[in-house]
Amino acid sequence: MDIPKLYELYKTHYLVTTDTRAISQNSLFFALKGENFNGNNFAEKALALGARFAIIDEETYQTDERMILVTDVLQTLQKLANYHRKQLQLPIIGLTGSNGKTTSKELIHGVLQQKFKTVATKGNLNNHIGVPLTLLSMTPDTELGIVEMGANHQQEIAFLSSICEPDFGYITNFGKAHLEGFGGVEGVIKGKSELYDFIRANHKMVFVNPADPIQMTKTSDISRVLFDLERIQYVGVNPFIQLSLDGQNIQTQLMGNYNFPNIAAAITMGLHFGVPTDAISKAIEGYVPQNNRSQIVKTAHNTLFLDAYNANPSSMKVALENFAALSATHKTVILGDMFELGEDSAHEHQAIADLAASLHFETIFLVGKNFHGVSTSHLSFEDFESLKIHLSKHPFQNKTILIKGSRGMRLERLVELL
Ligand SMILES: CC(=O)N[C@H]1[C@@H](OP(=O)(O)OP(=O)(O)OC[C@H]2O[C@@H](n3ccc(=O)[nH]c3=O)[C@H](O)[C@@H]2O)O[C@H](CO)[C@@H](O)[C@@H]1O[C@H](C)C(=O)N[C@@H](C)C(=O)N[C@H](CCC(=O)N[C@@H](CCC[C@@H](N)C(=O)O)C(=O)O)C(=O)O
Ligand SMILES: Nc1ncnc2c1ncn2[C@@H]1O[C@H](COP(=O)(O)OP(=O)(O)OP(=O)(O)O)[C@@H](O)[C@H]1O
Ligand SMILES: C[C@@H](N)C(=O)N[C@H](C)C(=O)O
Repeated sequence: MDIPKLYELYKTHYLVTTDTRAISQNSLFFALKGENFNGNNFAEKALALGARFAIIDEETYQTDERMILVTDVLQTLQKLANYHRKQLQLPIIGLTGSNGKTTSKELIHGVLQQKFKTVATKGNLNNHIGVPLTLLSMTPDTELGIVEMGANHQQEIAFLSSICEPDFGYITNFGKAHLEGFGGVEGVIKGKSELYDFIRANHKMVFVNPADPIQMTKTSDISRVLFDLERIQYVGVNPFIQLSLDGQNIQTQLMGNYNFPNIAAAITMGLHFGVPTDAISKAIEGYVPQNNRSQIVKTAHNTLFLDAYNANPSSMKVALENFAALSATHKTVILGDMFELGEDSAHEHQAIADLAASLHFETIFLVGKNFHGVSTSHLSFEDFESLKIHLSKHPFQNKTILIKGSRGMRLERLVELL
């Protein structure tokens, strides 16, 4: 079946699912193949559970006339998403960057939905499957789309941009994330800049933080809207960020001064699209981070700055510096390994251990194989279990503790131990 015909089926309900564990009635089920399962196996079940059609790519599974055989289900999903995007008469903002994509996206969504019917990426479903699903969740009612794009290698942002065809682009920053797949920092800059390449080639527009020299250089030949840092001013952290918009105070629920550009981006887009300033402030003040992203957790014994969602050398550095600048007593840091750094891994772990040591925290704990290999006078643990045993014998009391590590370290497991 060709894409326009499939589109006619999709258009009756504008619903797509890929998972029988969460089927929407009347949806089109796309039988993806993954690391654990062959989605073709679930096509029958999807129909039984209420999907209208199942898109499959293995003939042996074609047991029902509502099964549509295509050459490649994933490619079909991506092509359908792009076809849909072309029909949608609405502006789409595409954003990427090394750090702060999801936080920025949530803030932008919060601000723009004050005026428009917006659809934004759910959570961080930002890859070659998540981006098509985000586009296909937009309907003719949608007035504005916000699409987060993630990548860990070259040409990925170019591909995602070609599917989502953004009218506006925003890159949060270039950092030392996924160095292995991108081939070092220069590779990150090149790979993330594929969004700028798309915007430039298609004569669209970007939003840019004027305080970020490299973004300024990379966008010098693109039509751009700069953050107005006269109107949007950083005030301080207490530990949550305070800022002002046109002289009016905004008290956020976001800790970490590194979140200031994320907020400024959302305000800039709100101003650009004509959202009233009081509605912008309300949206920013109402946003509460989720999923262990820069959250403050008070346990019976300690105060935790829980930043265990992910980590890389750039976000570790700003998190440590922000924590060091806070006024709190008995400051302690527990840092977990940073992944996907390739040949830079040993050097980057050493640099972070050295930085932590220079910031005069009361206690520093390092955990994971990579940190265990660095030269340090601080306690390091080869794995989570060893740290757990240590903490059970020497529990922390009355500390303010920064917890940060890569997703795979799952340092949120510390909450119940602290
Ligand atoms: C394919 C798929 O969507 N898988 C999801 C599924 O995984 P599961 O463990 O079930 O196994 P399979 O993948 O093998 O399943 C194949 C299909 O079978 C379906 N199925 C399975 C069992 C069943 O009973 N019924 C079924 O219908 C199944 O639904 C599959 O369609 O479920 C998991 C749990 O919900 C999902 O986690 C899994 O999702 C995969 C990982 C996925 O890619 N999902 C996208 C929607 C997505 O966007 N995920 C984001 C990725 C965020 C991220 O890490 N971004 C990076 C950059 C990414 C670079 C890119 N190159 C990459 O590697 O992805 C960044 O730095 O920002 C997310 O996970 O949050
Ligand atoms: N502007 C920023 N600069 C540096 N670090 C940041 C910035 N914004 C957020 N972070 C750090 O990144 C963590 C994850 O934030 P967020 O999920 O928004 O980023 P992301 O780019 O979407 O990550 P991922 O690609 O893994 O989904 C935060 O908890 C914080 O530690
Ligand atoms: C969670 C994933 N998008 C990510 O940021 N990975 C890095 C390597 C991490 O786990 O911290």
